[in-house]
Amino acid sequence: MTADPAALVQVRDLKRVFDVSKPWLNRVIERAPRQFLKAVDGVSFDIRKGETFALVGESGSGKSTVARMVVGLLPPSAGTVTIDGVSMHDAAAADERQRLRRRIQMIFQDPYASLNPRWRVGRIIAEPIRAFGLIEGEATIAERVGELLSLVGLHPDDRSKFPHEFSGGQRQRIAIARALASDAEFIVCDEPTSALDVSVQAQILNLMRDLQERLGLTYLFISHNLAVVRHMASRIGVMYLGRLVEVSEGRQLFAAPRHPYTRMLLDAVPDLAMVGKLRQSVKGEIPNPIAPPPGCTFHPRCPLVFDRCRVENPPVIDGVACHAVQATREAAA
Ligand SMILES: Nc1ncnc2c1ncn2[C@@H]1O[C@H](COP(=O)(O)OP(=O)(O)OP(=O)(O)O)[C@@H](O)[C@H]1O
Repeated sequence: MTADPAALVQVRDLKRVFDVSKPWLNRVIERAPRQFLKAVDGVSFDIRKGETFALVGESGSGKSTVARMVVGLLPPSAGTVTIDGVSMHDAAAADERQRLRRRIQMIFQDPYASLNPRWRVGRIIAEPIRAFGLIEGEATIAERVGELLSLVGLHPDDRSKFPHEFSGGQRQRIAIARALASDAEFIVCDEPTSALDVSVQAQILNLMRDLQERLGLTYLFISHNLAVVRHMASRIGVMYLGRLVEVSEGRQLFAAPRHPYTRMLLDAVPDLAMVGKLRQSVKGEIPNPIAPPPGCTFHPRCPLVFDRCRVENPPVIDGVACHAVQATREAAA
């Protein structure tokens, strides 16, 4: 894959294998072999500065595992993540990575789990400002906390409350304010609105878009929900069993999906304005990720399957990993 000169984030051939073997004694008694699960299997993409790149796919497709490797929370089994030229996993880049840390933040599905319940909101938001030494003096820090609360649509006086005194949507606003407190530029959002009511989801998504415009933020946005992704993303990567099967501009993906899996996902949600959960609506089951099908892992569910698909994993060509799409392209050329 060629490098995009405007890319802030470069992910190349990223892989992550989990050892999911039974405990040693059980294995010996049952003569069971060790088992490995390829959660992420050779994923490459770029994220340009100021854009929202979304990863979409059914549950278990590897989206969160990619997100955790991108921010450096999980080491990859192979491959690289580079942010603004700095490797996220190379030991030699530890000092540079430390300097980069402030600029990268993550927002999770359940803000309650990531906000310290015993701290008042003012302290939660001030903590990154203090940790990174961004502002000196308590009065100036307090002023900045008030500004951040206003920026996310809360009242500066909310600083004296505890997280449990807020609704789910308000707690996500607090998590966003905390992410912005360190002057973050790149925010990885893992299902940030999936736990919220539909009307509240829209408010939070609009807030995130508004903040992106005002502050020039770059987002990696993880969601299983196509309606949410359509609202947010400039470019979309579709994941299936640990692999990227299609990467397209957002508008193009919805107007003219190319990979048969993407088409299946879109067909499964006829009215995208209605929030649809992919898991219930897509035909067929995802195969067992410990023993995935050979060749293209989508082939048992694919309407366009032919012999080659059963033996050969299709490479990503022009944003699509599909032998049938490639054969049609070659026939037309
Ligand atoms: N720590 C782990 N140990 C073993 N297997 C794991 C671990 N973390 C993830 N997995 C497996 O890796 C695969 C990908 O999981 P991941 O959470 O990245 O998918 P996802 O697309 O984000 O799905 P979801 O929306 O359900 O979180 C799944 O089969 C999952 O069971």
